[in-house]
Amino acid sequence: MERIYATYWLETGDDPAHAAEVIAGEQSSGTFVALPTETPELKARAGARVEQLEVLGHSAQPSLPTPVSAPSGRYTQARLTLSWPLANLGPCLPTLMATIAGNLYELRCVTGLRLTDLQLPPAFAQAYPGPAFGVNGTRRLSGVAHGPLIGTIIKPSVGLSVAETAQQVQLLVDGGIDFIKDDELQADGPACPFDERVRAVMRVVRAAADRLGRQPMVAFNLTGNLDQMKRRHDLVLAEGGTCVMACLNSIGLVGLTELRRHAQLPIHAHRAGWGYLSRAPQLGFDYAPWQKIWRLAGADHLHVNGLRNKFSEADDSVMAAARAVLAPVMDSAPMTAMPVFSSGQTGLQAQDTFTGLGSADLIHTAGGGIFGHPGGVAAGVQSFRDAWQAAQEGVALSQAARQSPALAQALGFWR
Ligand SMILES: O=C(O)[C@H](O)COP(=O)(O)O
Ligand SMILES: [Mg+2]
Repeated sequence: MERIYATYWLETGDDPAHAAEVIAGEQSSGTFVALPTETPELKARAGARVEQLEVLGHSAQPSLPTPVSAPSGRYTQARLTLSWPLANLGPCLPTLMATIAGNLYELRCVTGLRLTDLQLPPAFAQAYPGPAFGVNGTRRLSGVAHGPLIGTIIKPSVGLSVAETAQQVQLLVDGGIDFIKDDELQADGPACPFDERVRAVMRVVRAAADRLGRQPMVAFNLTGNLDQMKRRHDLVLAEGGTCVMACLNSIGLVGLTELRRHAQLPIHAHRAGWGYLSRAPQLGFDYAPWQKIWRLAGADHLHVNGLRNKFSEADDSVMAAARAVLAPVMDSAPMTAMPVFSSGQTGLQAQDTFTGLGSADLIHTAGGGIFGHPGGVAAGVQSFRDAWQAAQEGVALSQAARQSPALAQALGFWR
């Protein structure tokens, strides 16, 4: 019978084998008291199973605040793999979330819990379509056959009017940008309404496409209610746009699933809020299992932070996240999406991003790193592109800067 496998880093003040059984019980057929109806036959059929439990170490203090201290003052860290029969939930992502990442985080015997791996049966790939465009579709629509998509976020994120936003887009396309996105803070506020923004920006983008023979991709942030997102998608499509963007933690799994069913354009997935799911190492999610769920639901581009970013994440974690996005969701259904490196990015990170990932199937977006260029927005785009060119050719930035005044100037302000 097909099963779902989830692996956790677990900490408990209890006997770890007992804690594992409590978690397995709570997340399947058991509860806090024995029930006559939970027969051995039912438990064998529907109970979650402890597949593996490996003790990693001990500590005197619990990682998470907990109302009951372990009598011994001893806490055990372990790697725990649980499995569930698919028959309990069927291939349903929202119920999967409640199963693998539901009440177990709250159990009293748990003083730390982090989901580190997830293996799903092929039924999920039959029930969910995955990304419709991924790397190849994104390259086709943006006209970037090789190398990274050189991208940006409109900055200031909020505060620009529709006309001012279109002016910035004009500067970006004049500079030769491949990819532009709204910030996650900019969706449909009265100060810069979505519909007007799309119409004004697309006028600029269509004119640029006529001139360039390829159309820069613009990810319009349509985050909102289901009917709003569908209607906004249709407007972007009607205006000739080639991408829409949504904030995953805001719209939820149902939001993305429904948007994907409706969409005819790539979906750029922003992970704003990822910090509350991941920043405490003893709680929440690793990125690898988390992003799998969103790829199944249909994300084409997934934010992975960036090297030497403005946030708190370490570089090895960023690279692991990007590799996870390019790795197959499962052998029978690769569902490859495109990693988006973003957050405090400049051309200084190009070389390490390229060699670290071992691939240029990525979008690299620099907001401040482009808009802050002292020579202006077009010079900002040029310097970022020249840095990437140097990275791909294995040329040092200082050397490449001799042929590129924009890059030379950028090296004075990038940090
Ligand atoms: O949404 C994003 O990706 C960030 O706003 C990145 O902006 P920055 O390049 O200015 O850090
Ligand atoms: Mg942002």
